[in-house]
Amino acid sequence: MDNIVLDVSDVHKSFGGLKALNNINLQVEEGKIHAIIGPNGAGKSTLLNTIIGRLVPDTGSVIFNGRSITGMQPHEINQAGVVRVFQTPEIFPDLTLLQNVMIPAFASKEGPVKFNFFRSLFGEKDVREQAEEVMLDLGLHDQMNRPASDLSRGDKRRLEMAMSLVQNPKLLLLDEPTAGMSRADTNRTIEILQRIKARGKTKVIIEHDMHVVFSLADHISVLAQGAIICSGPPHEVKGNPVVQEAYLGGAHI
Ligand SMILES: Nc1ncnc2c1ncn2[C@@H]1O[C@H](COP(=O)(O)OP(=O)(O)OP(=O)(O)O)[C@@H](O)[C@H]1O
Repeated sequence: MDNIVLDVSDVHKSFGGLKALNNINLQVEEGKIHAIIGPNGAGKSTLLNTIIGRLVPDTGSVIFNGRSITGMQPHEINQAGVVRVFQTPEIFPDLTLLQNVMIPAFASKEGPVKFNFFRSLFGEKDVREQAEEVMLDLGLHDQMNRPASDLSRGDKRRLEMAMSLVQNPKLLLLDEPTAGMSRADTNRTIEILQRIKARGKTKVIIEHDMHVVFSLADHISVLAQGAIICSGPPHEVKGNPVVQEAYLGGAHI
């Protein structure tokens, strides 16, 4: 297939004697949402950190957009178009929402070397418009002149998503995007993710909430004890007895 954005091949990663990732093979298609699920300690964060360059695999390769990113520095992988949204929002609480979103917009445009923090705050019209457009998309537009510290927890996570999307990533990695959210906030986030999916953004999402996973994913890979035990479209994964057993000790998902 030539529309593979991310290709993880034969990846192994051990911590001392513990095999956290054991021969991982994973392919993510362009424009799709690929969910990675699995019980606590299965290796999901280790896999995500291997993709973004925080960890280097012991063996195997990670190919992004046709080019090996194995062993590259996190900022180089980020510059190549892989952006991760963290579980805990990393925002600037004293700045307004608009300023928060303009900073990564500038940084991705100019690169970290030329990036000028103060210019970004009062900066160019096109960057401002780009930031406003993303905020409109995420339903944050009405609040753009408020300080980020005023926001609810759900809105802070949406702000972080806006800060990621404004960089126009080719691949967005979301680590539990609805963790700690109310059901209403979760549903709003699902609706937003569906909307940005329609714009062709490719996403890898780690999520514990099965309502979120089955509302969004085109493809699901199930990790257990460092290995992928099942990978396929949601209807295949849902009924798989091996998944039922490994994921929830026999409880049904
Ligand atoms: N830096 C590290 N040093 C040693 N062991 C680690 C390290 N990081 C992760 N591990 C171990 O590797 C295994 C996989 O951990 P990982 O955090 O990737 O799982 P996870 O699926 O993300 O779990 P959770 O859902 O609880 O976040 C676990 O047994 C964990 O204790």
